[in-house]
Amino acid sequence: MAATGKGRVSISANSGTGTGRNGLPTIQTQKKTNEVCHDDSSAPVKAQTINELHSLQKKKSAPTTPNIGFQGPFTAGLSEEERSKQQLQSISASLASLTRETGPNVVKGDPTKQSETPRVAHVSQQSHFTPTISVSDSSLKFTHVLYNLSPAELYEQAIIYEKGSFITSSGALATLSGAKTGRSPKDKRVVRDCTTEDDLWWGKGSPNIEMDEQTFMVNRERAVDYLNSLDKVFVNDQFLNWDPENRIKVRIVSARAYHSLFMHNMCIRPTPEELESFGTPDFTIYNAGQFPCNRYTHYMTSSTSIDLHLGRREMVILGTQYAGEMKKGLFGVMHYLMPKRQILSLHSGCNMGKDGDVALFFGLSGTGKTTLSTDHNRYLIGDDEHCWSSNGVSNIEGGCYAKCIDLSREKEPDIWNAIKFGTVLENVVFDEHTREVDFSDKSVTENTRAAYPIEYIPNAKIPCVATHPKNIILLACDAFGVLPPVSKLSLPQTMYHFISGYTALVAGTEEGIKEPQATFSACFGAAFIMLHPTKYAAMLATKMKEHGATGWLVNTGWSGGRYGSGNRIKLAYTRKIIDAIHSGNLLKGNYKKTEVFGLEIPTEVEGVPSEILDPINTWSDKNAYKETLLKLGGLFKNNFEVFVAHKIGKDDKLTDEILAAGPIF
Ligand SMILES: Nc1ncnc2c1ncn2[C@@H]1O[C@H](COP(=O)(O)OP(=O)(O)O)[C@@H](O)[C@H]1O
Ligand SMILES: C=C(OP(=O)(O)O)C(=O)O
Ligand SMILES: [Ca+2]
Ligand SMILES: [Mn+2]
Repeated sequence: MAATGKGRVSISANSGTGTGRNGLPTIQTQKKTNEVCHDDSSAPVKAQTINELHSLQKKKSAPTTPNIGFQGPFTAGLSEEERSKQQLQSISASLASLTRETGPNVVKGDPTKQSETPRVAHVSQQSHFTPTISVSDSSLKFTHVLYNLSPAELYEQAIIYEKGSFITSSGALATLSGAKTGRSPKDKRVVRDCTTEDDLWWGKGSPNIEMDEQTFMVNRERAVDYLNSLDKVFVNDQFLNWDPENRIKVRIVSARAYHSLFMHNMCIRPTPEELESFGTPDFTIYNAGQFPCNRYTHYMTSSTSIDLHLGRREMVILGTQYAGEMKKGLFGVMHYLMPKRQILSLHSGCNMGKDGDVALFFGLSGTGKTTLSTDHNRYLIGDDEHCWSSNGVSNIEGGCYAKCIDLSREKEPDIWNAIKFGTVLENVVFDEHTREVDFSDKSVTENTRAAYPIEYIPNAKIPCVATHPKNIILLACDAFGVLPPVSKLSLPQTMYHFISGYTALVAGTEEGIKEPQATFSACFGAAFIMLHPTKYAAMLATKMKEHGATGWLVNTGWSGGRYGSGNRIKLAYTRKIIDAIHSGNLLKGNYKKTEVFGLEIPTEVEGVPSEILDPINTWSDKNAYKETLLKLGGLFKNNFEVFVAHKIGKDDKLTDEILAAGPIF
């Protein structure tokens, strides 16, 4: 080795310096010149101290456009200082105790970083009553507000303060949602008062379990007191609905960075300018999920309570940290607010072809809304929640929430690639050293999830709006294996299956479970609807007629026998079927009618073996097939009993047509 530069160590076998006693070349440490030894760095940093050096690292972020000329209701002519004060006052008002006189002292920023003098704000209530004890300890403390933090800031908060938060090898934030790894529909309560009494669907089959206003206020106070007792809370101010005319402003107050990042991804993210003029939210969630509800409280049947007060436009969450509760809670609110504006809210995915043809994908959890709306050849509008107004379809959300169990790069590349920095990965298992996620591991739960901003899907269409749909695809995962892979539906059949909302999943993954569990969930989302199902169905019928949309029933479940003997239809085949629906080719094909359900099934679909199109061909035991078909038909009939008396629209004729569109035997 030769000398490579000034003052470097050189090993030389035949230089003039000779050989050592053992025959190895001597190491020459002698400098060639007499210069002082420097390291390789260029200009030194402009800092005298380490603290100064650290202060150079972060530069102040500023809104992208100056405030001048922006006509927001709360910002016109305000200095940054005043605007920030108003924001804090608005948050203090949100967190105000309703049994004491003021909102909490709120201060912006991380409580551990107290370098600046804090800007403090609190609000006084306009109350006539004077409490005997005007000051409690809680009114002396500060609550720090971490307001609309960025994903990077939320990562740091989660990793430092929330046990179970890790960065995975692809850059996602892995978190645990605690004891609850799914929604708790039995713990949902809705305030029944004079407004909701007549509007909402109550009683048998309804997801709305009532509570009174007093009890809501008890739980609200419990949540607010819990949140105010903390050193810091996270506040997200965001939007729902990409239709600008029907956009809703939501505020989410929560105690975990996980919750704040989840909602950052799932709701629509405001631009800095939109945030400046945000003003008062239309709806507020108080997520105190780490804290239980009090079971001595009236109407409480467990330690979990998710409470909705439509009049107050508020939701309180106690006793569950599952983040999907917030997402689907807001969806319920939209199912109330939108129909009031003649807009249909839909539990569906939506995508659009290159030529502008739009498809909706309805279905219960696990039937394929997210998987099939995320299609590399089409623009993604959204995977789960939409509105259909006279302008067309708009996504309610700003993100997607994909199931991760058994996720594979080959079958679902777009979802796989979306699991990167910024994405929340719930309840997954990963290698402790490499942090590589094992998507097949169900140790924590089978309901592992990824929540990512919709832009993480390369062909997402931003803004997430589209024209009126051409195809309405109803997805059912039929674990009985008797529904055809695809059928074309008449309008009454579409209504019948929409109101039924059928799917059948396998009860569990344990050995020995042979019997699939049929689920009927009206409008493919009974847990989220607020009005009677016939209200949504009537709106859907009107819109489909008006825009000439075609209904389809697609079985993404079993073929060749029920669960246990048959197999789930290959995703590749389902994709081919969906392609043929989108292209319009399937509409032109030849059809035949099935027994019992009276479904029109195509005789051919490009890329799909023709023999699987009629399920009877795939069952070796034809008697077992007929028996299972009749069994499922019976379950449909039983379920529909409760809707028989309900009229859809103004005339009963449609009801008779819809009834006739069900199974006949
Ligand atoms: N033929 C199929 N069609 C659709 N999904 C399938 C099929 N076979 C297996 N799957 C799997 O089923 C799951 C569907 O879930 P998902 O798309 O998240 O449903 P949803 O969004 O309706 O809750 C995915 O994990 C997907 O990989
Ligand atoms: C988030 C949910 O939606 P899905 O399972 O339909 O994706 C849910 O039902 O909790
Ligand atoms: Ca869903
Ligand atoms: Mn989904």
